[in-house]
Order: sequence, then structure tokens, then C-alpha cells
Amino acid sequence: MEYKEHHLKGVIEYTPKKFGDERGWFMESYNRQALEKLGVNVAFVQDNQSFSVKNVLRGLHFQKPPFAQAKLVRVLSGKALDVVVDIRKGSPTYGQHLKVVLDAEQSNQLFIPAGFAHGFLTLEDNTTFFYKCSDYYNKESEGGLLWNDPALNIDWNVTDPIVSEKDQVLPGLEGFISAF
Ligand SMILES: Cc1cn([C@H]2C[C@H](O)[C@@H](COP(=O)(O)OP(=O)(O)O[C@H]3O[C@@H](C)C(=O)[C@@H](O)[C@H]3O)O2)c(=O)[nH]c1=O
Repeated sequence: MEYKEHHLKGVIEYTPKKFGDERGWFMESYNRQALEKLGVNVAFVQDNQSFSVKNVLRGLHFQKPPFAQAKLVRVLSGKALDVVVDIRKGSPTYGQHLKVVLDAEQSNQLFIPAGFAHGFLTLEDNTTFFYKCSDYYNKESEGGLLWNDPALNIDWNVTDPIVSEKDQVLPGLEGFISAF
């Protein structure tokens, strides 16, 4: 198992150990104890999966407290540029973001604590995105930030992504009052 902490405190990139043989490979894709050793003490209650063609951009999303969600995200097929934005009030890295390429072949995962907006851009066709959430979906608690808000300054390296109508009208960071 390999892990890497990033400049946004609490975000951890995690790659389970793979056991390869002539049949292929095996890995423990989720092991609560292994994550606890990295300081992640979270009970996940919902698994989500989405499938996207190339250049789909979903996000940036979060759920407000008391339905805030920590997430453990990865791709099962394809590749995605994952982006998280720190929206924790008073955080020294408030408004800053982190980009990580999630790659099915590499099998890397990202743990994202509550208090972050999350989104991703698919870099390949047939990208299956899979994630565990620490709380249930609650429509009324949904929140979001505009993916290309200049104040966020995220270089997605894409010109015309496929974005849902809902995500095209999300607010920017200016005037945003964080619920975290
Ligand atoms: C997120 C979610 C959506 N839905 C429904 C609502 C809607 O009709 C349909 C599609 O929802 P969305 O357009 O919000 O799906 P999507 O844009 O894929 O939303 C996801 O984006 C990524 C970036 C995240 O981080 C997730 O937490 C989630 O917000 O699925 C659920 O039933 N349960 C859920 O947990």
C-alpha cells in the first residue's frame, strides 16, 4: 500500500497493494483498518457509480452539514482528472485546489474529507467513476461551485467539456458563504 498526503490537509492519495500472478491481479480495494492507520476514521454508508464519455465534467459538488460527505473516490475503467477545493471556513488553504489523475490501471484512490467541493473531468471514453460516501444523498443539502470560476483558477486543460445544465449555473467563490 502506498499513500501520499497533499498540500490540502486531510486529503490522502492511496494506492492499495496489488498481488499479480499468471491469472491477473488481486487487491483489497477497500480496507477500513488500512485507512484508519492513515488517520481516516470514517464509516461509509453509500457507494456511487457513474459512467461517462470523454470530456464530461461533473462538479464541483458538496453536501452541506449535517449531511456533509467525506468521499473515497477512484475510477474502475478509464481515467479522470479529479479536483478538490478546500471550502473549510478558516482553513489556511481555503479556496485552494488540488488536482490528481485517477487512473484505473494505476488503481489510485483519493480520500476527500467533508469540507471540500469535488469534481472531475473524464480523460477517456468509458470512464467508470466509483466512490464511497460517509453520508446519504440529501437533495436539499446539495451545494456547488462553478467549475470555471476565475476565482478558483483551476486549469482543467479542456476547452468545451460536457457539463450538466445544473452545473453550468453554479455560483462562484465570490460571495460564497461556506457552511463548513
Ligand atoms: C449524487 C446523487 C444523485 N442522485 C440522482 C440525482 C439526479 O437525478 C441524478 C444525477 O445526479 P447529479 O447530476 O448530481 O450527478 P453527478 O453530477 O454525477 O453528481 C456527483 O458529482 C460528483 C462530482 C460528486 O462529487 C458526487 O458527490 C455527486 O455530486 O442522480 C441520487 O439519486 N443519489 C445521489 O447520491
